[in-house]
Amino acid sequence: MFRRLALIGTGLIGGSLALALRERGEVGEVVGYSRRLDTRLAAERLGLIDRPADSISEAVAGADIVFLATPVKAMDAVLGELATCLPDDALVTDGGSVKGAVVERARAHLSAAQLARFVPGHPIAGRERSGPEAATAELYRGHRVILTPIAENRAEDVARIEAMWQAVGARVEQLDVAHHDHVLAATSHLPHAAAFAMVSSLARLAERYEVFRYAAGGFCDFTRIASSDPVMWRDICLDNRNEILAMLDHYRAELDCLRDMLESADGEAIESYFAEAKAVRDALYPAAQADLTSRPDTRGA
Ligand SMILES: NC(=O)c1ccc[n+]([C@@H]2O[C@H](COP(=O)([O-])OP(=O)(O)OC[C@H]3O[C@@H](n4cnc5c(N)ncnc54)[C@H](O)[C@@H]3O)[C@@H](O)[C@H]2O)c1
Ligand SMILES: O=C(O)C(=O)C[C@]1(C(=O)O)C=C[C@@H](O)C=C1
Repeated sequence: MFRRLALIGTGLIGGSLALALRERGEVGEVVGYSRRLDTRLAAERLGLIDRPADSISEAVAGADIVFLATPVKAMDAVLGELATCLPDDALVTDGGSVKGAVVERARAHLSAAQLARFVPGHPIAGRERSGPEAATAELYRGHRVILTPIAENRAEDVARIEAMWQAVGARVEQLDVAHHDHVLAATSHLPHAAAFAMVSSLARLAERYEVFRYAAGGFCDFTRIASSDPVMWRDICLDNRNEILAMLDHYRAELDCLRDMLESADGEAIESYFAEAKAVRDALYPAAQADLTSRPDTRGA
């Protein structure tokens, strides 16, 4: 499918795409650049890339596809540099968790011709571990990838990026950029914020050592994602700040509502509140697919 993939960011998301494309013979060569030398060398040692590059311009030389997989704020400098060295025939896409801010950065740095070849995307797949060691060839199998094409894109370029993701087992859908950021604030960004806050709230208790000694399934399920990378999540929160603020307010109102029911010891109201939430979740994840930590995303399949 591609002659040479240039990976900018050789961690979980970039490394997993490279591994999957290599395993399926969809790419001739993968060249990887990441900010730190040890990360580039680890990516080579782990077989995610064929060779490391010492700069973005070295990585993209001769590439026909460029995948940006750094934290979203780092894409500003990356796109700035890319504008000076992108080969004329190369397509560019990314895996950033926020799309509006990334598209703004692309518009600020890329020429009109380069912008036309930038097809923004976001794989809805991941894990709480990061870095090249966390990459797996199966990360995207059965998961959704959202493309958020911009008006400048050509349909055939969008189709090529779609085919790339389909080749690694993903189901591709398209959303408008702003709508993506609105929806993902609810389904991904709010749960991460809530998990970080949940762990912090217990960690600040005087009796935290005892509390954590007895933390088991429920706490572990709820907070797995609080082990995610702080830099990545700082960037997501700042880049999608307004949407996340609105979702946090909405969530806080629900917590207040539950608190009121509890304060007034209204058992009937509490039970029906829980029953309503259970019905929604059971419909989303039928019991047979309950192990969310190990199964691919089959919602709506
Ligand atoms: N982790 C997830 O679950 C997940 C899921 C979907 C999308 N994403 C998005 O994918 C992107 C990458 O996330 P990840 O989980 O692979 O992170 P990661 O930490 O595993 O990898 C990030 C890579 O970017 C490199 N990097 C950081 N700053 C850089 C810079 N200025 N220049 C060049 N390289 C730089 C790092 O060295 C590392 O190789 C982020 O934008 C994130 O929002 C993450
Ligand atoms: O499963 C996880 O660990 C994830 O956090 C993956 C997850 C998500 O929220 O679903 C995290 C960030 C993304 O941009 C996409 C996927």
